[in-house]
Amino acid sequence: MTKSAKGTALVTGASSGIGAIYADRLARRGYDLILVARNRERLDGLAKRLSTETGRSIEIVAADLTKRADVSRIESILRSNANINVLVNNAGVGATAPLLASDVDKMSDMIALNVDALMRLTYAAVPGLVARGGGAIINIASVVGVQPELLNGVYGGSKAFVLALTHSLQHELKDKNIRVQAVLPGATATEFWGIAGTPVEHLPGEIVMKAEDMVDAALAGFDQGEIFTVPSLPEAADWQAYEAARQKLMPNLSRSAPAARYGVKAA
Ligand SMILES: NC(=O)C1=CN([C@@H]2O[C@H](COP(=O)(O)OP(=O)(O)OC[C@H]3O[C@@H](n4cnc5c(N)ncnc54)[C@H](OP(=O)(O)O)[C@@H]3O)[C@@H](O)[C@H]2O)C=CC1
Ligand SMILES: N[C@@H](C=O)C(=O)O
Repeated sequence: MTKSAKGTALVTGASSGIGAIYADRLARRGYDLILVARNRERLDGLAKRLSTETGRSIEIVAADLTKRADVSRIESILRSNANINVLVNNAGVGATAPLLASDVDKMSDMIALNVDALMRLTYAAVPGLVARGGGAIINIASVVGVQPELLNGVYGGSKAFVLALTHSLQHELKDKNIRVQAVLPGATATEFWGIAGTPVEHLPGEIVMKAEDMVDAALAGFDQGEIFTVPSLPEAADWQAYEAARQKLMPNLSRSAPAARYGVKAA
């Protein structure tokens, strides 16, 4: 099998849901794939199907991204495989319970996966992308990154981290031909919900998107050059207004004196 001229995409959390659909769509766009998740059997089934249907080279790597040794193995692949030009940071878990009903150790595991692993894989991938003159990082965030009141607060915080990191990556890498995108799905019909503690069937149907539609919209947003893609948001202008409000704060976020409205006489 010849190497793809498009390059290789490494997709985390590819054994089900959103990650499996990214794998499908990227293979059909001509990318070779490295698929990462814990469930080897599922990865193997997907890899066999996609390589038969698309002719692409598909490698699988079973790894638990809450375990530092497993994360290190994926970091090594990202550092050493010069064909990799796309990283899809998708693996993640959530929770729907509030603080008073949550197990704090589970919160730490969530941060290990949603925050620490995503950060380490990004840090492993970016130097090679820069050295090779370009590539893309796609981070699967969530609408809870801007609406943490919706589900468990640590889950919201983990996705706010992804949004902040994406802002910073975009700022740091914009002159290096590296595309950075954060995707903010709303409720999407995957196994996520059962694992998070609320079966998806318990949600009102009108707020739940099919995972295929979510990924296709996210990839359309990528093709349109978006940095932040909210697949369900009808008006792009609404996100632009949100971003403009953030930018408007910037000149006053760090000053030598407290604002007059606090009535503090500067020492
Ligand atoms: N579904 C939704 O409503 C929304 C989902 N998202 C985000 O989308 C992303 C994908 O979730 P989704 O597809 O919905 O859910 P799924 O549960 O279907 O997929 C999660 C994926 O992450 C993998 N994963 C989970 N834990 C680990 C781990 N410890 N190590 C490695 N891989 C792991 C799972 O594979 P395995 O079990 O084989 O390890 C699976 O492939 C997540 O980041 C989620 O936060 C964002 C907004 C909405
Ligand atoms: N379902 C999403 C929010 O609606 C999420 O899981 O982040």
